[in-house]
Amino acid sequence: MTDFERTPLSDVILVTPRRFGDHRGFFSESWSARAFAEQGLDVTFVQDNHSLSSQVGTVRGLHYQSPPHAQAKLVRCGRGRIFDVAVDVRSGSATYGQWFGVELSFENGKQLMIPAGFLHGFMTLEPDSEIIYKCTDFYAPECDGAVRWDSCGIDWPDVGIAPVLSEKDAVAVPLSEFKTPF
Ligand SMILES: Cc1cn([C@H]2C[C@H](O)[C@@H](COP(=O)(O)OP(=O)(O)O[C@H]3O[C@H](C)C(=O)[C@H](O)[C@H]3O)O2)c(=O)[nH]c1=O
Repeated sequence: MTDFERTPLSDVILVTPRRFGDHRGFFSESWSARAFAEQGLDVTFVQDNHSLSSQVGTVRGLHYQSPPHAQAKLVRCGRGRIFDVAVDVRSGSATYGQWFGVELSFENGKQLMIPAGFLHGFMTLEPDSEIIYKCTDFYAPECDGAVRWDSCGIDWPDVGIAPVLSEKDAVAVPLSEFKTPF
């Protein structure tokens, strides 16, 4: 029913729920605790987020929440297309500072499972792209943090314009100066 594909970053998993198509369109179980448990993935989500980015080339990230409110996330694209990225910032990890990116879109129905201890961000590849994602802890602004989107060696797609950034993201610390809380 749901395909789970490991990535070069341990615990970052590409999840693709099966779509049942018919003359009306399709049906898909977009989240199933049973499917995750069958993979040995014990995860409890407590908050769903939904954001719309109107312009192509919008970059949101690279974000994290520090302990005690670190969040694992399951990200999907409900409309449009994004390039979604996770960066490993777990102390002592053999892949510290390494990133994994993948195109998530309404069309491909793929989702990215990102554990706590990773930075998360994305770039929109189409206007009016929406992401919907599940989090394992509630929003804790006092634990909210950001690392510069262009400081991790990520091969962002070239969408032909300068990125659209929030004020917070425009002044985020580079990875080289980041002191990981994980
Ligand atoms: C994240 C969050 C934000 N907010 C409020 C705080 C601000 O007034 C407003 C916009 O927040 P922000 O600019 O941080 O939104 P994004 O830039 O989309 O941030 C998110 O983008 C990257 C991709 C992520 O993975 C994180 O979930 C999150 O950091 O929503 C809330 O009320 N609850 C929340 O959980």
